[in-house]
Amino acid sequence: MGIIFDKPLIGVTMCQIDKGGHPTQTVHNKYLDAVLVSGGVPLALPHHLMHAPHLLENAMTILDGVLLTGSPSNIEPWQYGEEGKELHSDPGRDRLAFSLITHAMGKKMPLFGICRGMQELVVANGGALYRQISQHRQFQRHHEDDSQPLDQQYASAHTVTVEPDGLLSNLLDSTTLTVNSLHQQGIRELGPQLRIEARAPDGLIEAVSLQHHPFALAVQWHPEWQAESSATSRQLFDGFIQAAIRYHKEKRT
Ligand SMILES: N[C@@H](CCC(=O)NCCCC(=O)O)C(=O)O
Repeated sequence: MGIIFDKPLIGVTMCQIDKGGHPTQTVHNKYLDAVLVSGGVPLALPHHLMHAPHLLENAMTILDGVLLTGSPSNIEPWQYGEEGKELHSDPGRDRLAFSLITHAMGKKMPLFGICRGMQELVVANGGALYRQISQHRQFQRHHEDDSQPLDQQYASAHTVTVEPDGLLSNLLDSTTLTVNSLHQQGIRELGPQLRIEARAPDGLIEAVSLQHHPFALAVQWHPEWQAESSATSRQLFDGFIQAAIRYHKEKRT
């Protein structure tokens, strides 16, 4: 198992939403498309994998990589030591993501986090978040205008500067990128095992990686948006899928 038709199998996190009263788990096609375009096979992971310990463990044995998707929901603040209620929570997603991260770290399985996915990697490693960036005057605006059409919401919003000698700088040709920006929250504290990979002009951390891991990268922007037509986004997904292929080969030897 693992490689289906010579392609690595990538677990993709789902989100829980309410659809006309029905609890429903979803994943945007753009995440599945980006995995496929770079040569992986996506497998959507429901929160039900947390219903019994062996379910997730069994899934991890067949996977070659994990993609932590973005989501409008926020990580519950108690997870990083803060008090107060979270109106846009998805506790099942929190539990699934944190458990996937723990397993992927233990197995050194490739991991790629996007937006909420980056925040999950940070919180899982003992870091903490700004719960509302706009309340901190040192930061520029980092969220979209949701009254606008999607192509404007996901349009380029600001630059990021890539740190030298990191995982991200190895994957990309350029040290300055223009990225989209659709998040209300951001990294306040990093967590001991993480490395800063890129920052916005206002200093906000925009990408991180896990030290002593072959490929655990996470970005605050959305490279999955029209990944096929963006050379930079393709480089990120190609790097992730190539790492998953290497992981699969090492798993078999
Ligand atoms: N809720 C968090 C994370 C933001 C995020 O992941 N947005 C994704 C939007 C939907 C998508 O494109 O997948 C925050 O606001 O910081």
